[in-house]
Amino acid sequence: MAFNFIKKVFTFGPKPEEEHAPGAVETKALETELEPHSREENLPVAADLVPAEEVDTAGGPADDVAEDASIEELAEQAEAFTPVEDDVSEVLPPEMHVGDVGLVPLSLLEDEAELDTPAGSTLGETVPVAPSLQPEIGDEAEDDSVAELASLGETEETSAAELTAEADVEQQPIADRASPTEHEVSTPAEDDSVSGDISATPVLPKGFATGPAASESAPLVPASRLSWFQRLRAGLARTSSQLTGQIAALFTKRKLDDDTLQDLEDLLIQADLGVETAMRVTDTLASERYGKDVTGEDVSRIMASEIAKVLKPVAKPLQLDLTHKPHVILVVGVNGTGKTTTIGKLAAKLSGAGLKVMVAAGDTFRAAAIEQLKIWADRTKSEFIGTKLGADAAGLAYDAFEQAKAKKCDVLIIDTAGRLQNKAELMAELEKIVRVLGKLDPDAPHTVLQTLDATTGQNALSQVEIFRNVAGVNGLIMTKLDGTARGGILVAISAKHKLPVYFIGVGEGVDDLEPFEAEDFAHAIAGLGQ
Ligand SMILES: Nc1nc2c(ncn2[C@@H]2O[C@H](COP(=O)(O)OP(=O)(O)OP(=O)(O)O)[C@@H](O)[C@H]2O)c(=O)[nH]1
Repeated sequence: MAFNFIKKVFTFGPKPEEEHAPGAVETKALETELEPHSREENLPVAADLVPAEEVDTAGGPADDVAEDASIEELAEQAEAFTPVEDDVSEVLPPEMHVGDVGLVPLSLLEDEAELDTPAGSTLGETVPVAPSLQPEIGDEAEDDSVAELASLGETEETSAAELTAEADVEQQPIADRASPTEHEVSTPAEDDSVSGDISATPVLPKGFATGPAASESAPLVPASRLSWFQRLRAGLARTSSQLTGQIAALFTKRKLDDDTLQDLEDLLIQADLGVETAMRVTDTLASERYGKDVTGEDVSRIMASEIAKVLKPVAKPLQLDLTHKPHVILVVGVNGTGKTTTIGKLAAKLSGAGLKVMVAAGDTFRAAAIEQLKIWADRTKSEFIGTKLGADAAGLAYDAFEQAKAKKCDVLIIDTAGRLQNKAELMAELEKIVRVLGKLDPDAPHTVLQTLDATTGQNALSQVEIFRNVAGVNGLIMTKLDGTARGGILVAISAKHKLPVYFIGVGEGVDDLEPFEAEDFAHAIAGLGQ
């Protein structure tokens, strides 16, 4: 069925060593690592969940949407998606058709769809462990200076409940750590046609192998590809129109001289593209057109070409090493950057392609995040593991890994609490999650994905720096590229950090996550056609 799609966006096989997390795993005894894993309270039922306050990721298109959306809103959002249906085209995002992936002829894909149809699959039974939860709320809130937060371009509103929960967890004796049976675990109905045991080799659809070879040659279907490109262009319209408008104004009736080159460089830097890329553009322009008349379109073409050169090395598929079983993906990032939503979108792609996926609600600081992930798990037919609000996230990660192993999941995706990079304790907890996973498999987490919110502009640069050091981030997903004027930041991040960019998010729906394509992005940002 949709394994063709997965081959486009994920690759299989061992990951190159240089992308592994640098030195994040230590060798302390596990027992001393795991914090108490439970609080006195039990897991909440949906109605009891009281969303904690969230950080405002100022200026983003999602600002209009309450981050702690009600359960009904979340259900509606997820309801719009049905991941595995009788037709392979319904597995793929609507704007993509089976031929889009450029792997095999359509006829083969239709055969795959027939083979892999999981007719009649239903949601799995939930084994709730948790009647209700009312977290203790302490009186003391942590004081962060406004200046400190402003310097990060973020507004922090950490709730007293979060801080108290964090303190409570640190106090708990190890004996109190929740056992796996105290977690909420839900399992989708068995459906071997979707996620059979692929312990030896992945169950690939007809016509596919795990090698890299077959994926490059088959023709694309222009109509569907255009459809995605048009969406990308629409998403980046604010960024590109601002940029091209200013460039056009700069080059009206002017020959290319030192002054215009300097003005152009300034303009490109202000557009978040970064100094390095700005200089590449002006150098190339100068070498080709110095002293001559130059139009805005000339500049746009050179700009697109130089941006593509910067982006091509980082536009990589997410490499899954399914021999790990599970391949563990830890998702990290600042509050509201789209971690939970992105996990839902990834789970949809993976389970839709026939892999067995478990998602773990490691964001134990926000009740709505747990419920949000549970909804995504149900809709994407993924296994789910969650724990109590305020419980130790490292303990949950450990148990999730063991359960994913026991259930022979191919991929385990672990959500984490949004944390600001200046929150020492929260960052330490993230380090601990990485350490604890490393006890079970020295290579785990195999992928550490950081989500970045495009609307935060330059602040995203420092976010990568810090999370890379703390959690060994080895891949990026940029979200909220729809409607932002700051899409250029992805170019600056790529030039500076050179980390793989696997996907980009251009909306809140399940279809709004696409593999990152350097040429497309470069053309869209420069306001050019494909
Ligand atoms: N416009 C737009 N909104 C997005 C995108 N990705 C996520 N969002 C929205 O951004 C908001 C925050 O997303 P979450 O997935 O809850 O972010 P998070 O990082 O898990 O947040 P915390 O749990 O607070 O750390 C939600 O309203 C999402 O629907 C995107 O690509 N485009």
